[in-house]
Amino acid sequence: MSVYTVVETHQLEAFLEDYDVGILESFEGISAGIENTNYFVTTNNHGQIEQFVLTIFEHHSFEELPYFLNIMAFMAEHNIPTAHPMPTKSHSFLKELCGKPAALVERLVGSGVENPSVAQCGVMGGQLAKFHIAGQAYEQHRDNDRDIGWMSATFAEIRTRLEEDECKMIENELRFQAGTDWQNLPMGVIHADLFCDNALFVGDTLSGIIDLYYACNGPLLYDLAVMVNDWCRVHDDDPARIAFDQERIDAMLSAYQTQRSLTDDELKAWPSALRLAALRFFLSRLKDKHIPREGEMTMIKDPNVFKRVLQLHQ
Ligand SMILES: Nc1ncnc2c1ncn2[C@@H]1O[C@H](COP(=O)(O)OP(=O)(O)OP(=O)(O)O)[C@@H](O)[C@H]1O
Ligand SMILES: N[C@@H](CCO)C(=O)O
Repeated sequence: MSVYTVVETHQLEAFLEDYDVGILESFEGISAGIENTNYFVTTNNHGQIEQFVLTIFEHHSFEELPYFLNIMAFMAEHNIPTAHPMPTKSHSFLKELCGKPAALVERLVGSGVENPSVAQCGVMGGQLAKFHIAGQAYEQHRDNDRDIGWMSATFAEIRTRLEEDECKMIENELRFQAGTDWQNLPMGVIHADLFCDNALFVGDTLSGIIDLYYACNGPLLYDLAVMVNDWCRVHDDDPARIAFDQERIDAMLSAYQTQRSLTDDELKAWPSALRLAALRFFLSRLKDKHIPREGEMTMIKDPNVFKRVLQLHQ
């Protein structure tokens, strides 16, 4: 569980005064998520109960956050289901709370998915393609800070703490990835972290995509691979039992391609994209495990899941 920054009632009341959202009724820390501190916030706006999510950013600076918050607003305004950030009375999506950057966004209904259905994979494939198409008109640019350079640097940072087989796998994969020419594949705004817990569903209806705080410019194919690696595998506490479900993969890829066809170069790069996406999350989970961050409640995700996913793709 992750609440890194504890907010007192009087601090939140003062924070909310700068928004047109009424008076604080209640708030509670959200246990899911590992990057930021999140609270559900309920207000009373002239007799109407309104619900929001407050995010206190633990790693991002004030300067880099407008990119993400503007994308959320942009996508919501382009019919991509995302939580629109709330503007302050001075028209900013960003404010300071407890000395850190913070934002208030609309609370969507539904919950994250644990065992995705074939239908949900189809919905996500179609929505990701729409996200990619809409993103072509988004003018701001951000490099991917979890790219292959970050992967090599992270491996160098943690390698002395890893098992020998883990080191060998990662070394092999970094060597393999050096042979893929990512720059010539279709690029654009990517979500870069569209896991099952970053989409809220009610049944098979998507209410929204959340957590756009890794969004950046990158190869569109990589984004699709990130999704396939999480949505189309059998979720099991025992990593040894993880396997891919071809029916879900087919549903996701064909729904994606009803909106945007993959190019021949993308089809050739697909195995590489699946491996790169697995390596990225294997490394971030290993880093969180070996160099954990301080927090009142913290939740570490199992790196062995992505070790297994990478093994399956290799
Ligand atoms: N707009 C929203 N509406 C409803 N619930 C939300 C919304 N944003 C976040 N949540 C809830 O908060 C939880 C944590 O949010 P999120 O996934 O963004 O966490 P994080 O720590 O910022 O990121 P990460 O998932 O990368 O660790 C989600 O699983 C979801 O339950
Ligand atoms: N989605 C990531 C965590 C946030 O980046 C994971 O499951 O490892």
